Amino acid sequence: MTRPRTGPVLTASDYQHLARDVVDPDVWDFIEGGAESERTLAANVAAFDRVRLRPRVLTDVSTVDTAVSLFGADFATPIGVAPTAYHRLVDAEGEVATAQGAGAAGALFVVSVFASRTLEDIAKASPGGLWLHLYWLSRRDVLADLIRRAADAGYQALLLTVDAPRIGRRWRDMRNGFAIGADVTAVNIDEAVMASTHRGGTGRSAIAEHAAQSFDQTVTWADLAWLRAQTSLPIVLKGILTAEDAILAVEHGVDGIVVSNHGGRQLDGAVAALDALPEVVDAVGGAMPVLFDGGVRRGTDALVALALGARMVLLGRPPLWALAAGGADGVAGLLETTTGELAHAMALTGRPRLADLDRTVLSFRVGGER
Ligand SMILES: Cc1cc2nc3c(=O)[nH]c(=O)nc-3n(C[C@H](O)[C@H](O)[C@H](O)COP(=O)(O)O)c2cc1C
Ligand SMILES: CC(C)CC(=O)C(=O)O
Repeated sequence: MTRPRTGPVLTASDYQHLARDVVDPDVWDFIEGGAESERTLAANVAAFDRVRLRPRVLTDVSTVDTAVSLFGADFATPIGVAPTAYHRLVDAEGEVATAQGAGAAGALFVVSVFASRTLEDIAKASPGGLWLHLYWLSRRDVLADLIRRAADAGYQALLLTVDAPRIGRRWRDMRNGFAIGADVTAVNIDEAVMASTHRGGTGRSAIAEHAAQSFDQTVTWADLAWLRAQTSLPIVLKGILTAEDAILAVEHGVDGIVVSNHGGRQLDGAVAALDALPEVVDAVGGAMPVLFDGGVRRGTDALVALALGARMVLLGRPPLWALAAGGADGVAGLLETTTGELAHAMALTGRPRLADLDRTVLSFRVGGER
């Protein structure tokens, strides 16, 4: 994609190029990189390039409505912010700025358990809806405390990431000996639990080593009962890619799932997220909302995922680009731009309401389905 060095910022790609100039090279690799050969990372984006749209004409598109509600909360847009760790790596205000930007755009912001601002400060700054993301740490006392704090601070749901019992082999980070700088910390978790994230070394990623020490790799579906007993908040599982696991999620009474391969950062060679979406939506059969992330860069990409049955789509890397390039205003600008692109695509496909989006808008086969 071409981009101007100066001039109006029109696309997510423009934010990406602006960010590249201001972000430290090791942090840039951490953000942009994927696991191993980065095949799944590339496949996520390429999957959207295979799809073409079937526009309908002569429908009244004078009003296009992108509003959506989820677990009783209203959002102006079905495009939200996925959980990503350590926003202070790219902006001094970190997640506080992201929350301000997402809230200004009426978008959901899922706050990472590895946020670099406190849950309470983020909530105070946020005019919009927040969820808290969790990894299953071995220290259940730490998890229980986070869950209680999230409920007290007004977070609306918990999102448990289930595709990372250990962290993917991210060659860029390993080659860089990547570690989190001493000035950025996961302030919501005990410093003693997080200390090793600051200790890099040749051929090693400090965050991967930290996860190997602190994540509970024994967790199974049966353990979800413990989580359920801690909270009355909705529980959403992120990282589902198969019909089999979607059915287990329904059977275990979770409230929603996110079809995701973690932006290609976990299992290299995993199916492109878009290709997994139809089988998961079909398996769930409307029993709970299905969300989506991975490779969404434009409004038309969001439209495709929504047409395949996603209730909401989340962006991972683009909000970090926007945060680095323009702080809270950048995040708001990115979300408003992408939502504007979605609304435009809804008008030009003759589907002015989200409920009008179904698989008839797609002309190419995705994941074996139309
Ligand atoms: C820098 C970075 C940090 C991330 N941190 C987390 C995290 O803490 N927890 C999590 O579940 N996913 C994390 N993710 C994955 C995102 O939530 C999301 O699944 C992915 O980025 C979506 O793909 P996209 O970047 O193509 O939009 C992270 C992704 C990036 C790029
Ligand atoms: C700190 C990391 C474990 C966060 C993450 O999930 C990621 O980088 O993909």
